[in-house]
Amino acid sequence: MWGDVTENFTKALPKAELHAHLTGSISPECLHEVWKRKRSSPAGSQLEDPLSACRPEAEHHDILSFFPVFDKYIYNLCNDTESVAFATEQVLKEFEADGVKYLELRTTPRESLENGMTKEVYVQTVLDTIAKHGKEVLSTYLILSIDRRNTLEQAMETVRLAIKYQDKGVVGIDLCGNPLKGDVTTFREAFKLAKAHNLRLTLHFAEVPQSSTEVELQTLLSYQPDRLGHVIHTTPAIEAEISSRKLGLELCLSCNVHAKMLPGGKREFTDHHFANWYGQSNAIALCTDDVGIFGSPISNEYFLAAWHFNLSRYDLVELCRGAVESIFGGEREKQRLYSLLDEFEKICDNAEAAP
Ligand SMILES: CNc1ncnc2c1ncn2[C@@H]1O[C@H](COP(=O)(O)O)[C@@H](O)[C@H]1O
Repeated sequence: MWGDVTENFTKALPKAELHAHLTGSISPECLHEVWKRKRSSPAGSQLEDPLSACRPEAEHHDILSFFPVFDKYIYNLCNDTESVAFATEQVLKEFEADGVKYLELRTTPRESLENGMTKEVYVQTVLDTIAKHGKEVLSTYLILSIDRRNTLEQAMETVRLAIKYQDKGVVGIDLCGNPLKGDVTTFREAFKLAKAHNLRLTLHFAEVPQSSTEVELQTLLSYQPDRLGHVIHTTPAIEAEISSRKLGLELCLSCNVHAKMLPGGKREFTDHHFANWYGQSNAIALCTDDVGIFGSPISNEYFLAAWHFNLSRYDLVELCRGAVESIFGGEREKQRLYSLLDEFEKICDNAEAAP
């Protein structure tokens, strides 16, 4: 009844983005601007132009080449409050221009002491930039990430920062980072503290076979997460547990396909496990993960889902409604998003006004 899914339609769709790493969401063009400003300094002159360093022409990054882009490159470029604020503002503008109405941005607190940036100053800078951007069109909250390489003390520091800045828009804690590193049992106390302070929990889950042992996945589930990211290398027993708990799922089509994360080296979008979860009772949020690296904005993720899994305009609106169930931002934000989706649906009913 509503016609074909077009890119205009998926852009206009009022979307919630729930799994976007701040540093991974910075576009190469924005990094290029930061690089141009810094080129004259001795440190800046050592760095390659981000237009070639971050999005290699020939191939997408895979899960092995991916993490060093942050450690060896972007963190050395965006290493002071000025560049963090500038990049954050650009990221917010780009999500807003892509029709995102609700954003949970996540980031790992980091320091650059030679530039006067402590982890707390980093978090304050991101939060101030979010506050300055305003909430009229795009409502943004922050999730603080614990890196799998962290010690318990570092993880506790992140949780303490999250607690301290809860009233400024920090809504949760994430566990992320190279899935080949670290031991997830390290963080039990940190997650317990977060939960005790009503912070919500989202965990990167079953990203690669090595991080998907029964023991690791059961350990992660024992932390009582509210949502899980990626959820690729699971077993029927784990899936049954995820279903019975109705955990929200953050699924990242382009990231998983381009970074070659699907089981057995499968490379087609139609092989993505979105197909298995779609239509079940878990809330699914399509997410970009790192739009700056994988180059696929969230409107394109919805377009790809429609294209590869044969979803109609109506199905996409329903998918967006489903994602709202699992947001961390509270009841008022949920109602705001449901109203936006209702209004959008009415516009779609009027064939001449429809996007
Ligand atoms: C396959 N996708 C992924 N899996 C696991 N961790 C990921 C990720 N994509 C990004 N990160 C994590 O987010 C950091 C960058 O953003 P922030 O500096 O925190 O804003 C990366 O260093 C990595 O730890």
